[in-house]
Amino acid sequence: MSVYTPVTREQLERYLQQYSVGQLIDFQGIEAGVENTNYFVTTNEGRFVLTLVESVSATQLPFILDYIEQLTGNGVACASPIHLNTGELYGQLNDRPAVLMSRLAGAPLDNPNDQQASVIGLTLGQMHNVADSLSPAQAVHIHHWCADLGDQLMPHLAEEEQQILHYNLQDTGQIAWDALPSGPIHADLFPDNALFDGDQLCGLIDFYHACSAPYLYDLCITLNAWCYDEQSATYDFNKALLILDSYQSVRPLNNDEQRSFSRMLQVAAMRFWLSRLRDIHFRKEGEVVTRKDPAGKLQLLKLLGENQHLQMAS
Ligand SMILES: Nc1ncnc2c1ncn2[C@@H]1O[C@H](COP(=O)(O)OP(=O)(O)O)[C@@H](O)[C@H]1O
Ligand SMILES: N[C@@H](CCOP(=O)(O)O)C(=O)O
Repeated sequence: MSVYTPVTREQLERYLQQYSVGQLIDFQGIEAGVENTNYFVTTNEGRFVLTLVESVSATQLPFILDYIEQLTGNGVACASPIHLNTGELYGQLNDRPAVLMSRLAGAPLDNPNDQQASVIGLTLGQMHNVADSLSPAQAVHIHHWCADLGDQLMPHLAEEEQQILHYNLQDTGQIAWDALPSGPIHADLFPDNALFDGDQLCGLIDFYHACSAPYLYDLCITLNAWCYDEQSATYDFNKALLILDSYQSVRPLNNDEQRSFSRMLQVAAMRFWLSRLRDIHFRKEGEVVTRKDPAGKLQLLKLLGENQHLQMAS
């Protein structure tokens, strides 16, 4: 569970007065999540999730929340923000930007099956098609982000890890980033951010990593997250093909994307290895904090390094 900023009943009751969501009945801290403070909130009019945003600044929220509204407006199932009575999409509680979302049915996935994987491939392709119709936003330079964080972490790493990081950062620079189609992306579409009821997708959550970046990067994050099992250290390539097929049924990859595919899988693995290392070496303290183990992503980087020949059709 992560609760960095506790909220009392009285504070929440006062905060909810800014919305038309009825009277507070119950609320409780959520036993999942890494980066933000989340509470389930029940009122006499509905069920919601309150997020005190810790991971990004308020200046990024208009982009993120507008992106979610564009997706839901175009038929992509997502938890959507509730408007304050002023019309705004977020408020402020205990010195944090605060977002009240609809609470989705279903549950996050631990071990997605093939059908659920196909659904997510299709949904991601649809999301990228919607994103392509939106006005362009300032792009995030993933390779610079990784290089900056990598520099800070280098002194904390063992020699073999330093070499792996160095090698992967070099490889990242070989990608023709500017040639890749880009737009708003989720950037953290792990199975625990997709709520399913059986094989039915109820909706996506946790858009707080959303940014403007190559669609291929989003696809590779999703492939690694859905197909690489960190416990058994195995990559389910059949499942990856299912995701790729369903994705490409609505958005085929172009030649530049196909050429960058195997390198981008490595970037996607490195990005989460680095952020998990950051969470360990540069700790953010809280009342209750969940941290994910970087070892799984390091294993994945090694596996991808050994299989650099991985191509689209493999
Ligand atoms: N809109 C929602 N509807 C239902 N459950 C949600 C919703 N938002 C978050 N949750 C629950 O809260 C958990 C943590 O949310 P998440 O956004 O992943 O947190 P964090 O941003 O800290 O990673 C999720 O695993 C899910 O169980
Ligand atoms: N998905 C990331 C961690 C980000 O946490 P989330 O709870 O916001 O998804 C990882 O696995 O490292």
